[in-house]
Amino acid sequence: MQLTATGLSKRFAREWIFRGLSHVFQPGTATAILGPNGAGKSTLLNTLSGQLLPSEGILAYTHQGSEVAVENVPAYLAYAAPYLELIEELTLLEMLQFHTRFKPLRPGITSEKLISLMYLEKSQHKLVRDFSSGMKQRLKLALALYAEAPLLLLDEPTTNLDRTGVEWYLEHVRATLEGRTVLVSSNVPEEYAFCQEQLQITDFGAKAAR
Ligand SMILES: Nc1ncnc2c1ncn2[C@@H]1O[C@H](COP(=O)(O)OP(=O)(O)OP(=O)(O)O)[C@@H](O)[C@H]1O
Repeated sequence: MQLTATGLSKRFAREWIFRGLSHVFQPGTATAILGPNGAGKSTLLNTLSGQLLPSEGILAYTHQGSEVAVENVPAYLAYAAPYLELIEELTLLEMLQFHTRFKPLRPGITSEKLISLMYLEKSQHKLVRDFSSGMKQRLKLALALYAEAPLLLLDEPTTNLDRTGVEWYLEHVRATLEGRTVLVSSNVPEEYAFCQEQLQITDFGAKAAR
């Protein structure tokens, strides 16, 4: 999916978070969205994915040559972020079976296969509520990485991951990048090292939190 931002700007009340951002996000390209805490990286991701309305500017989406209306973007989108909730009342297997009904996995990946890719076979009947924070993060990432979705947004992807988890993320993000438009919001160089492009949000008027 191609995203074309023209003069994109966002403000909350009287505070401009970013202003005049023009950029083309190309299919097959991973872009790191960089900037200090509070600069507006998550706000930009949520704006680019159509979940927040821009205050100014235009966003256009095309997929395989056809325009996509902003209200249809969720069908093309996979998103992992610390602030997105999992369904904690279900076991891992139940959660995957439910989630994949509306967000299918890529061909050849079943719920059982995903569990083995996450190395969580022993926890398949455990309630997600009882997962450690690192296990929950691995689950969020796996659901996004292995979703059949051409637009992949990763907000601070290695949050809560230990060394093994970071290596796992790096292996699986590289395995699932091809052909996708990928945006990674980050402060950690290792988690966006594979990105071909970088976008500093402070170049568009953003400021760090004080
Ligand atoms: N819904 C909202 N209403 C008002 N202000 C908001 C809202 N969401 C975010 N902000 C403000 O926008 C600014 C940017 O926040 P954002 O979460 O996008 O930054 P960030 O770069 O992702 O930060 P971090 O690296 O700490 O995750 C902050 O000042 C934040 O308080």
